[in-house]
Amino acid sequence: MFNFMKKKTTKTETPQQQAERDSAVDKVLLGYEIGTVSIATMVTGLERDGEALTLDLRLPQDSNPEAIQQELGQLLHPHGITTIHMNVRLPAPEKGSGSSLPKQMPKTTNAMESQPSSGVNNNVSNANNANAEPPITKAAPTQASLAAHPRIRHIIVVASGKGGVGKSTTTVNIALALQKRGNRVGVLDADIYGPSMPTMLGVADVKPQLENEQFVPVDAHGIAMLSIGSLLDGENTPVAWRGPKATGALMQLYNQTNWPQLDYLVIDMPPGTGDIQLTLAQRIPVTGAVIVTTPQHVALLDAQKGIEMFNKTSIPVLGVVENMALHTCSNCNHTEAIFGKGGGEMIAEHYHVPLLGQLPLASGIRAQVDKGEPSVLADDEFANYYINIAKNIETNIDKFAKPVDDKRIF
Ligand SMILES: Nc1ncnc2c1ncn2[C@@H]1O[C@H](COP(=O)(O)OP(=O)(O)OP(=O)(O)O)[C@@H](O)[C@H]1O
Repeated sequence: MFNFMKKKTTKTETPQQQAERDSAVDKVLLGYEIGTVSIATMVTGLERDGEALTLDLRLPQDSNPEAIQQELGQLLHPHGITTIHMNVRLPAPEKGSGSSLPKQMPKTTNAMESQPSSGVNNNVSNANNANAEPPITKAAPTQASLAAHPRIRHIIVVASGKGGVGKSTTTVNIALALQKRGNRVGVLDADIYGPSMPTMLGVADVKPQLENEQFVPVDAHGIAMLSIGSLLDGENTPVAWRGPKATGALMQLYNQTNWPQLDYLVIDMPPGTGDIQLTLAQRIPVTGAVIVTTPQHVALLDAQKGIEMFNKTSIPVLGVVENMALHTCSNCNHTEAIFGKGGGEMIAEHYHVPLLGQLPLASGIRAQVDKGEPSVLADDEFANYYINIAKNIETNIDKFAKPVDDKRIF
């Protein structure tokens, strides 16, 4: 028997141990399925403090949180996790069906320490609770019914489950790499929380013009670029743009713009998998999605939610880019996987999507985007990483759409 009563220790972990333990937790969560769905896609929050793991979960109605907690405990114990706190959310039961769950659940969440073998002792909320969430009633995916844009051959969305993983840096370099490979490329910066394309492409001071009530994209090194940032003025903070207003504005940028003939329109999505992302995924005819993640375990779990969202909306996932995969010390040249190992590979394998590339964590990459001359434009030592990702995208994408042949942009 496992002894989950063991007291939490506060031993400090080396970065290597920390990465290995996080990575082991990810693997267990990825591999643990409820029905045929990985529990990783049901995780809404995750925190590890040494040997204690706190999981916020949104489980299906008929699941058994107690059994899940016990089974996860057994799977995670060999990896040094001795305590699991679970906060569980269940959808509201259908009218008249009643619920087998107790009405009042105890506030405490430390099931492993308090009652290892009897009673549901995680924190469960459902329709009996003021925090209950209604069952998800999203409309069915509509990608198949969307008309293709008359001048755009492929639309690629670059997404990440969470912010700060390097999605915009990757987007801008992939766009430039696709262009370098002879494609006509446009970029739509849809990241309402932090539009950065104009700065990264060195055109922050250039405002898009209006012609016959249509936006004319800014010419940034031959890339046709339009950013939601251009629509934000002093009074319109990104916060004010959340929700339907943001999706409306983004749809306007897509529809009411005089996009030139393009081989690729690359869209830098807002981070996350909320309503804005879902609406865009349902209303823009997307050829495929690229998911950017870091090997850090929370980022990986969020990336999985991204993949699930695209699967639900019938958008092919072209692949995963693992950013900040390795760090090479500029003093001693020692290379270390400071955020954990093999996470991108693990997700790619699990979801049967390609790993498009792994990028190093390098101050040079940051310095170049900061000065508006990304690595591919500067043709520095990191450019080839992005060119290879662009090659991989081109190889994959032709399965999903038909070619057009006009070769001019501006
Ligand atoms: N491979 C890398 N090596 C070093 N720094 C990087 C790398 N990728 C991104 N960065 C830096 O990390 C920071 C966050 O990157 P970026 O803005 O691209 O992330 P993001 O996921 O788009 O963030 P947000 O969610 O805010 O839109 C930036 O300062 C960027 O320069």
